[in-house]
Amino acid sequence: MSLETLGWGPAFEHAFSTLVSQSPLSLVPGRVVRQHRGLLTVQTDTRTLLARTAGRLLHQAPGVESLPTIGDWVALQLPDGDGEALLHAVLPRASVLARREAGSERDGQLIAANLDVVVLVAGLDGNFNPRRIERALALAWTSGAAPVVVLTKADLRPDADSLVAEVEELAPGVPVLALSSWTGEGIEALRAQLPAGKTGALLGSSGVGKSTLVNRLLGEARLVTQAVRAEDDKGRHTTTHRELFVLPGGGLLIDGPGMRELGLWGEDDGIGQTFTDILELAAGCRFTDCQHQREPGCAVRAAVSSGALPEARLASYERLRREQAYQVRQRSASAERDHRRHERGRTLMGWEASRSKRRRD
Ligand SMILES: Nc1nc2c(ncn2[C@@H]2O[C@H](COP(=O)(O)OP(=O)(O)OP(=O)(O)O)[C@@H](O)[C@H]2O)c(=O)[nH]1
Ligand SMILES: [Zn+2]
Repeated sequence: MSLETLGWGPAFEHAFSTLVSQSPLSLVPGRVVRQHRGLLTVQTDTRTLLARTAGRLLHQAPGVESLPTIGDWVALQLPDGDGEALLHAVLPRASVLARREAGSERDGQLIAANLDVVVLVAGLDGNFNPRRIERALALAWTSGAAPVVVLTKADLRPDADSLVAEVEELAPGVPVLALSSWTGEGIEALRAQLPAGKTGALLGSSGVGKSTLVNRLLGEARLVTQAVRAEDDKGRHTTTHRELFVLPGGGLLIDGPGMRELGLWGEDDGIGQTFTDILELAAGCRFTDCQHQREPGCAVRAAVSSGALPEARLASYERLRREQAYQVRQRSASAERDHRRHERGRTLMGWEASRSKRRRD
């Protein structure tokens, strides 16, 4: 499989050749195409192989965000025979999708790297939750990739079109598609969002139909993956690993376990990109620092009063902004603590060094 088929391009080529020119090792490029717990599978232009992260990379990584994840382009040292490859470096990412780790205030969890598209998947069978879609959109925009919203199981809802219109209101400028993996309706429209060499990742709760959708997009290939999955998941239907698929048509798509919690993580203004309507309104407020509470001449409040802006959407915007501000404060406080600990360590080591020097004298 050529690297271009996997989404390789000039920016990665450049980063890789710089790396190789500075390394005494003999390295080859590859993409992480499967992640199961700590195990990574990497695809190079000629081989698919298991890879272990080099100790140096593990120890020098300032945080989890520097470690390899699915979709990453990496530099590998190939094994002599069949064994594992050694993963020495992660090439700079074009984008990275991450969330706050469930149950943590400051730690992040990487979901996938080097995405062009984040496919937000919601099922039309369950309770339709606009606030959840707004949150997922903010997370997706923060990644640097462009979101697409997919509403699955359209065969269950004769009114799917009106729900599409409702989501379009929430997601200005974002493509919204209703589809059914059972009837095939809308499948080609989604495939068109993933042209050859472009990478997408599915993001949605467990049971919304992500794996069924991948199988439908794979078409003929699906029997093979089902056989693999059955063995892999030991009969369970829940996806436990992440995997990158090459679709007929050449698009690349990452499927992974469903996620209930989508805590914001990162500092980019994904919220601003999600609520462009509110930012546009805010430009008309009398005060540039208007908090849209009780200030006179507040254009945002005026839009709520006139019914042009749903109150719940404004509340959702404010909640997400507070959450992000809080999380950014938590992260910088903990970075500060790490820094102080590091400085203390240095002083101690310096003291030890001067003492042993004295002793030697
Ligand atoms: N009616 C209908 N049911 C669907 C459709 N797509 C998937 N389903 C059903 O929804 C259920 C969940 O589908 P999965 O594909 O396993 O869901 P998932 O999102 O991959 O779930 P996790 O692997 O747990 O994250 C299964 O029973 C599917 O048969 C659809 O288009 N229409
Ligand atoms: Zn205002």
